[in-house]
Amino acid sequence: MGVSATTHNKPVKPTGVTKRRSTLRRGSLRLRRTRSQNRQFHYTTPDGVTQVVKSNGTGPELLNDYTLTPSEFLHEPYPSTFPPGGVWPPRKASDILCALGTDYMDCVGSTCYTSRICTDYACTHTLSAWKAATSDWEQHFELRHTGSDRGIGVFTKRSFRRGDILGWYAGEIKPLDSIIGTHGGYLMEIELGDLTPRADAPSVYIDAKKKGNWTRFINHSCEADCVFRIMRVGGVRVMVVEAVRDVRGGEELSVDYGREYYGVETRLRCACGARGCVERKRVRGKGKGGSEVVGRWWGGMVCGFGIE
Ligand SMILES: C[S@@+](CC[C@H](N)C(=O)[O-])C[C@H]1O[C@@H](n2cnc3c(N)ncnc32)[C@H](O)[C@@H]1O
Repeated sequence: MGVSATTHNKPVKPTGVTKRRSTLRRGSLRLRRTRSQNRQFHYTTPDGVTQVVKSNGTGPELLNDYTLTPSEFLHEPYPSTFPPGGVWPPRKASDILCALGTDYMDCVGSTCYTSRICTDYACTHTLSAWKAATSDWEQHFELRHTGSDRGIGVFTKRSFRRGDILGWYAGEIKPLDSIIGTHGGYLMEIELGDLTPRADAPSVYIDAKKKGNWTRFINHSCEADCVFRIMRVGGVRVMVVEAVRDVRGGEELSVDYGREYYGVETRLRCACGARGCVERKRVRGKGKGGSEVVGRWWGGMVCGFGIE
């Protein structure tokens, strides 16, 4: 998807004379334009017009990957759920989102739309294969403006069955204390180390505000058709989107952001319009600020360290 840089990354070799140098310059310009186009999201307006999702310089940039800045973790403590000797500070996302533990949770396998699940403890599935398998998302989903306060949402181009894994939540991996103030609902909290549920498990955010894939556009519904849950791809933990009921082609995908986000006592107003929408239960005058964290998902159980 956006990261098709391999094709475009070929160095353009200058071969000497002036005329050739001008070819190089044109080549470089073309290179930049193609890259930025690949990194943009497009959506359809209610009038059927295709538009680029506007960026004010801080995103959203289309990136079907995890990214991580090692220096942000320099002063973070070594996670208590990691065995001694792990890579710290993490150099890449798989160092910190490595799948650990005594019981091994299911691997999504190399492709998601079929929900092919791998239960082989020593499987060789890699995050790179997973990224490639999920890069054709536009064949299956489209971004469309809902024409309501919900803004842009994700709509299916085909049907899916309950239990299908539709994609994964990509973005920047960040320490919890690095996020200050409002964040617009683009944060996912994911635990580190052994995934056996533990109330005090250290965790990090997957932040899709500036960089992420199509799943960052999934809106909230009080009667959601999907959930986020933690699985693994080989030895790396991923937050997947799973259909919790059959979904017809053309339907909007949604998840439940949780009562801390759209609840009877939060400041934010839900516009999902579902019959069971929280707005129907709201007690007037009780609004308070809500949490900005979309959710906290306890995953299964895993083993293996630092594998990609
Ligand atoms: C993760 S983003 C989803 C993508 C977003 N609709 C967009 O256009 O970029 C979450 C934000 O979408 C909007 N949103 C999502 N679900 C909503 C709902 N049920 N009611 C009102 N606003 C919603 C809110 O502005 C929320 O902060």
